[in-house]
Amino acid sequence: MSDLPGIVVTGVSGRMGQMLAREIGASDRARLVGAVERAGHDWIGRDLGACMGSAPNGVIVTDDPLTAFAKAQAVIDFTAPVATVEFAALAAQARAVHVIGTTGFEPHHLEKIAAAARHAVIVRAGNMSLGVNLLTLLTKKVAQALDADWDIEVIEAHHNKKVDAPSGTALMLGQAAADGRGISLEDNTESGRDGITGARKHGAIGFSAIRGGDIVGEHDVLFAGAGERIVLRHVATDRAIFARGALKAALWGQDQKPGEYSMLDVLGL
Ligand SMILES: NC(=O)C1=CN([C@@H]2O[C@H](COP(=O)(O)OP(=O)(O)OC[C@H]3O[C@@H](n4cnc5c(N)ncnc54)[C@H](OP(=O)(O)O)[C@@H]3O)[C@@H](O)[C@H]2O)C=CC1
Ligand SMILES: O=C(O)C1=N[C@H](C(=O)O)C[C@H](O)C1
Repeated sequence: MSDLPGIVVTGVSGRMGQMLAREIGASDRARLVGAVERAGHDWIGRDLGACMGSAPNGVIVTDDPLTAFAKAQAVIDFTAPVATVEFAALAAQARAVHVIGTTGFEPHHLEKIAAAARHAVIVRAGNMSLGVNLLTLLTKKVAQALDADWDIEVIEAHHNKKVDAPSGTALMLGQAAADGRGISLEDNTESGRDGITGARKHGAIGFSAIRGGDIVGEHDVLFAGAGERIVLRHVATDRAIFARGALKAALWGQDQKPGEYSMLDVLGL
């Protein structure tokens, strides 16, 4: 019996779920011990490797998250807000580290996640990549250096299956810009322009979303001044960057006290 940390992946048939299962399966630092899908999914009761079109790996897909979590040290969850809130309570009950990559939360979801984090380690980030987390620090620094005459706009592009906007990453970048400028993001957001919008509000942080094709994820932070512009950009070309970050977070979380952490904590940035 290996003493490597055992990890369960939720939403395992999804784009990120399958990427995570492959990343953990190939890792020499963790074991894939469970795979969860929703009740009624046609993968339930079948071997995960076979479902993904690879060699059988002995992991049987289940619709019983608590039983799966109870046998694991960590749960990696890239699903949807309603599911993630439920998984947060169950992972806390099982005392498993919960790594949350899901985006699109509303305040009432975040309250429930914070409640679960009183009992267990939760790492949550709208983007698990090293590059984007570094970009948040650069964004904060540039916003700190410029006054409100520089318009800040976060422009994001994603594939045509994405259901939430602005993206979790765009919100992280917007928050970093607001922190740098010393203002509240909530009170200074401008998004969804259409029709006769009136002039741009002075000092606002704007969000623009593009959806199309198979774009993995692209984010620009535009600082537009009079006569010049600065653009900070991150381009993701492979979802493996998110899976690697999530696995790192699951391992890092093993040594932490209960609480809610970010990827900046994991990466020591
Ligand atoms: N933080 C990060 O670095 C990243 C975050 N993401 C985020 O991860 C999430 C998933 O993205 P992606 O993999 O592309 O999406 P997919 O739609 O491909 O996968 C989502 C998976 O979650 C399952 N799921 C959805 N709702 C529920 C539910 N209520 N109960 C149980 N299972 C559920 C889906 O099952 P079913 O098909 O049956 O609905 C599916 O298997 C999104 O929020 C996305 O923004 C994505 C990439 C990176
Ligand atoms: O849904 C996606 O695909 C992605 N979601 C995350 C987000 O909302 O920012 C991260 C990444 O951009 C891919």
